[in-house]
Amino acid sequence: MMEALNGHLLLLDLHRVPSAFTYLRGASSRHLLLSQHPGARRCSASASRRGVPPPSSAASPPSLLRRPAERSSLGRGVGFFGDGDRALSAGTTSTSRAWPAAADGELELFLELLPPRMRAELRRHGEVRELVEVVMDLGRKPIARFPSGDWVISDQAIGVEDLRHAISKVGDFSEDNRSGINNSLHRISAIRNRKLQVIGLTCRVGRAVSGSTEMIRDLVAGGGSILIIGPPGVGKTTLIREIARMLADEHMKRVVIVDTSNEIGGDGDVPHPGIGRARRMQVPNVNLQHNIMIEAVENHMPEVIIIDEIGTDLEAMAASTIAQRGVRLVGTAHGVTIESIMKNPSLQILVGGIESVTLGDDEARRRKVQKTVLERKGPPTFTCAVEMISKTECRVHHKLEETVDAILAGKSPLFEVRKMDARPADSGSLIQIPERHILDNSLINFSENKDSETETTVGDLEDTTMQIKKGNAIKTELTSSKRSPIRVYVYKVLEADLLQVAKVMGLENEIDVTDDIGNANAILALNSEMKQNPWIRSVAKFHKLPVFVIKSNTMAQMVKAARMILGMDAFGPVRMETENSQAKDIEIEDDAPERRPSLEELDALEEVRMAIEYIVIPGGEPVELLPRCSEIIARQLELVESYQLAAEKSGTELNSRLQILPLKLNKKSSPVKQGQSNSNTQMDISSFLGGNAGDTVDRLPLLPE
Ligand SMILES: Nc1ncnc2c1ncn2[C@@H]1O[C@H](COP(=O)(O)OP(=O)(O)OP(=O)(O)O)[C@@H](O)[C@H]1O
Repeated sequence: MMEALNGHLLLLDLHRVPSAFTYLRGASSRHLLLSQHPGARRCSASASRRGVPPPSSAASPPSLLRRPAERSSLGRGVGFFGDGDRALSAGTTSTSRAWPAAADGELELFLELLPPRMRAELRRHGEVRELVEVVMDLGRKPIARFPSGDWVISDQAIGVEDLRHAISKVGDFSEDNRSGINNSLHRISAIRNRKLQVIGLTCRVGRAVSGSTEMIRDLVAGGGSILIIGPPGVGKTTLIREIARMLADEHMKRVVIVDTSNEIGGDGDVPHPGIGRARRMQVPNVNLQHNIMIEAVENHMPEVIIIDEIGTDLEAMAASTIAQRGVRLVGTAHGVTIESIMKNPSLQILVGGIESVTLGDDEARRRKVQKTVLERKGPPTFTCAVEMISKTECRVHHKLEETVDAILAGKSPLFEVRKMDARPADSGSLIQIPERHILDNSLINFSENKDSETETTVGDLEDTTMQIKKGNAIKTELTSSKRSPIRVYVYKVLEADLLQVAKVMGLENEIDVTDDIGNANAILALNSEMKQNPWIRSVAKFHKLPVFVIKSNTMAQMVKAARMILGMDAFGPVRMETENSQAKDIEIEDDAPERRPSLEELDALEEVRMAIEYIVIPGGEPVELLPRCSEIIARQLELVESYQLAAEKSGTELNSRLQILPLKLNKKSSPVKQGQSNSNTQMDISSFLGGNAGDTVDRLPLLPE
């Protein structure tokens, strides 16, 4: 083994055949088997719990009478893949396999969960091999779900004993109330009462389906990152499992699966053969999925990371970090279309994030759009996306970024509809239909926060209203007031820009713009123009108006000016000043030194906020953050301390990170921001970034210079 190892990366997984990857620059990776360890088979037998036969057991239970045809109508084989295939040349195509005995073995494991009377009924059902789920709710009739519909298994209601029997056959339930059966892909999910006792079970039959990737074989081979979107039960996990196997076995990639509920690789420490040579990392606590994703990249040198059910902000952010590190990603997310991902504030980052942008008058005219539009913030985490409509039909978006841009611009994105023809005569044939997405007219609303909601018509978007919570809202402590708005005469400052700023700040009822200087309460002017045209000062003097002078047309200056005009900052309310009849120039100072946070810094701070507000405070658990450079860690630490929490730095110099501890900080002078003295208060990153809006300029709509 030592000789064979020279120049290779050694992979040693419990009860799996040891293997090695070359990692020579420029050479395509090659997988070598180092020994034919007989343990794989042995361990399946020894690892099986409660006397259940291992999946490789050749004995198929006599009770499953009907066998499907050698090849399913969809050109798929269902069930178990042996580890025995040791010819490791790249590019071997997966062949649909005959219905393997192990598939029956695994179905039998599933049926063992059920009380004998239900088992017997189910075995008599003609479609038992297509069984999807069994639902057992206390005091109700048990139901079997088949692709053809639901079926009442027995008229006898489920009793406590029935649930106990089922629970005794499965492993421990994890925090997400899911469990599995050793050596199988089945997923058992519990419903509990208020005393946390299990009163219902949803038992899903998991199966490895070879050929389920036929519809997207080219994407898998293509090398891009793939996002699979679909509603629950459409077959995302089954598909992603087969993608993992294909990439590992046929494309010879180093694949690591981050298996949050052990659904992809099955329950037990030895992964199910359905994932082929892909490696699997288990996740001890669902809240830690994002950490394991990063750990996978750092410790196991993967070429591809597979993640099922990206659902939280932290997971989406970890996925984006992984993509930035050049590792290919294949992930799934619940949803129906890409729009549903765009509408989900937690998952938006997967498609690049969305921000509102204010265009200059000329640009708005040129584009024939209104001034405030929504745009993609950055590159999407994934190259392409697959919307699963059913197990045999999907929509492929080859260029996710183009799709997102088209949707945001109210245009029809281009995608391809692919269908597996289920007719036996054409078994497995794929139909590709390029199509354009037809969108209906509707509105997009984007809201800053509850108090200051703005609504912008973007144009032809799908038949729905889209709520986009912008990442970096400016919060103001101004309470809404019934008084009439302050009228501002703008001089060489774009009127629409001031109104946009007021809108974003939730002050649209407080500030208005007027063309009539005689009717104005204040003047807002650009410094350079004031110097060239001193007459404006004379007019101001004549009308006894204060002149607010900004140095540049930036968002930061505009926000400051708006706050000063309204008396929210140093200068008193304009109305009072005008009553004092004193004309004066009020210079709007720059924030010195102006520091524009990078996107990475904003992400890093957002990560801190979410970790604290979602895990550390409610759960009392420590959270290890993603590795960052020392400057950003210092900013993260400040933010942690402003919540009056303690944190610890760990890792090497190249790889240092912060761990937030659920411990109160003992520092007397912790920099708690105004209005955030209570750790339960939601932190606004924009206010943390100096408490002034100037620092938020990167995230807020940029005004034309
Ligand atoms: N191509 C297929 N052929 C036959 N059965 C399939 C296929 N794909 C999935 N199934 C079956 O459909 C059921 C649901 O599949 P799966 O768990 O993969 O869905 P999912 O989209 O991941 O669901 P969820 O989002 O709830 O986790 C399972 O019983 C699975 O075995």
